[in-house]
Amino acid sequence: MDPSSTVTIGERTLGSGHTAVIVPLTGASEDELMRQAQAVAEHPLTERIDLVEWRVDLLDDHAQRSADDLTALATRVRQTAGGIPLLATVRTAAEGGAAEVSDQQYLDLVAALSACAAVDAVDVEHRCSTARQAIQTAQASETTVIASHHDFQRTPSAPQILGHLAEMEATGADVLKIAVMPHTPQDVLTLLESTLTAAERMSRPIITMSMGAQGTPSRLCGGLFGSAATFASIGQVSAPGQLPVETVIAVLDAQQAPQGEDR
Ligand SMILES: O=C1C[C@@](O)(C(=O)O)C[C@@H](O)[C@@H]1O
Repeated sequence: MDPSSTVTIGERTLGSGHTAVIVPLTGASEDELMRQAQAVAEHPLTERIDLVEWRVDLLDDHAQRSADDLTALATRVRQTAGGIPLLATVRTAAEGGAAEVSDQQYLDLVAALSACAAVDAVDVEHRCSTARQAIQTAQASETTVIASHHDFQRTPSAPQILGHLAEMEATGADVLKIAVMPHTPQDVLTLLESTLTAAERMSRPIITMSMGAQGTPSRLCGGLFGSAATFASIGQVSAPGQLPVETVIAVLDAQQAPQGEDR
C-alpha cells in the first residue's frame, strides 16, 4: 500500500501496515452500554485496542434522543472505555442495522455526533442520499469519516467490490469499508483478492471483511491482504462472524513474529 495513505484517528494510525483492532459496543440501554465500555477499559488487552465503535443504532431509544443527550453519552462512553478513540456508527436498517430514520434524520444524527469532541470518527453509509453532506459536515469538524457499504445477502464480484470502494473513495471519505456475506469459500477468496487489489489502487486505507462463520478467516488475515482494521468482540458481537479480541490479537501477533527466512 502507498505509505502516504494513512489516516490518524486520535493517536492511532490506520493504514500503516499495522492491523487496527476495533471493538464494538452494542448496548441496548445506557447501563448495558456503560458496562460494555467498562469491560473494554478493564480488559487485559485494552492497550491493544485501537478504536471503540459505539453502535448508536443499537441503543433502544436512539431516535428519540436529543443531540445533546447523544453527545453527552458519547463523552461518557469514551471516558468509561478508558479514553480509547471512539467511532460512532448509526447503522440504518437498509445496511443491516437498527436505525429506522429518514435520510435527513440520518444526516442530523451523524452531524450531531461528529460535532462532539469525544467522537474521533463517524461511519457514513455512502449509499444514503445525504452521505456527501454528512461527510463534509464531519470533516469540517475534523472528525474522520469511515465510509461504509454492507451486503448481508451475498458477496458481489471482485469488480463490483472494487466499484463500491471506488464510489466511496469518490465521496472524499477518509477510510473505505466494505462488509459482505459469503456462501462459498470462493466468496471469501473474492473478498480477499479484492482487498489486495484495492489496497494498491485506493488512495485511502480500506477495511474489508467477509462476515459469518465462513468469513472468519478474513477477520484474522485481512491485514495481510491490505485491510487496515478488523472488528473483534469483547462479549457481544455487532456482526456475524466477529471473533473474540483475544483470538484476533493472538493471530495478529503470530503474523508479526519472526518467521525464519520470511522476515
Ligand atoms: O461496518 C462494520 C463492520 C461490521 O459489520 C463487521 O462485520 O464486523 C460490524 C459493524 O459494527 C461495523 O460498523
